[in-house]
Amino acid sequence: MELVELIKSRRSIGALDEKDVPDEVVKELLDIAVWAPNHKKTEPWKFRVIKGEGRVKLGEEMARITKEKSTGLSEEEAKQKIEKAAKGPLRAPVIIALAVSPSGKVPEIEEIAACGCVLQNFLLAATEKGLATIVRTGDIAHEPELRPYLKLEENDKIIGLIYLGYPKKDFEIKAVRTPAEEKTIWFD
Ligand SMILES: Cc1cc2nc3c(=O)[nH]c(=O)nc-3n(C[C@H](O)[C@H](O)[C@H](O)COP(=O)(O)O)c2cc1C
Repeated sequence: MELVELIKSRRSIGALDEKDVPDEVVKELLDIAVWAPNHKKTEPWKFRVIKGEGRVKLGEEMARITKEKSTGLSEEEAKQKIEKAAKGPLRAPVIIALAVSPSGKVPEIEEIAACGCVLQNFLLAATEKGLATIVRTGDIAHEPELRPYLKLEENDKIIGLIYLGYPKKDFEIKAVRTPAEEKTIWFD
């Protein structure tokens, strides 16, 4: 697919088939994603691939954290939130948690930007292969308690959870963007 068409046709697709994505494909996508610009070549990204039973365990951990944070909610509201958290990771055959691991060598915002480039590389490469993706965070991705479970360090931060799979059905999602001109000032 031509690059401009690829960029514009990538969509966040939540309805994913249960069919597994081969490990080799995931590895290939990650190896493409890392070809991202990064200041002082710090390569500040980390990946955690969660699949199979790993998704059930991640859901259990997310439910445990959600339960802890549910004080003040009614019993019914808390129950619903906890159940939703437990089921969340089952919405895709593979989830890739992308985290930034700040090196301290450059401002953190630059390393977050580099991880944004990695993210887009991954999404585009997946789209080109006919795979569907959606990045999800919600509140849970930013809970510090999730970091040790994913073997992340204290200073690491999750950029997003990439849900990866084959699209369940043909999709045509209408999308719009504000013309860049409306957000641009030129200095001649
Ligand atoms: C860092 C990040 C976090 C996101 N978190 C969520 C999320 O928690 N839930 C969700 O439905 N979509 C999430 N999205 C996807 C956006 O909703 C989606 O990109 C946006 O609606 C534009 O649609 P498009 O990706 O099809 O162009 C996230 C995207 C990014 C980049």
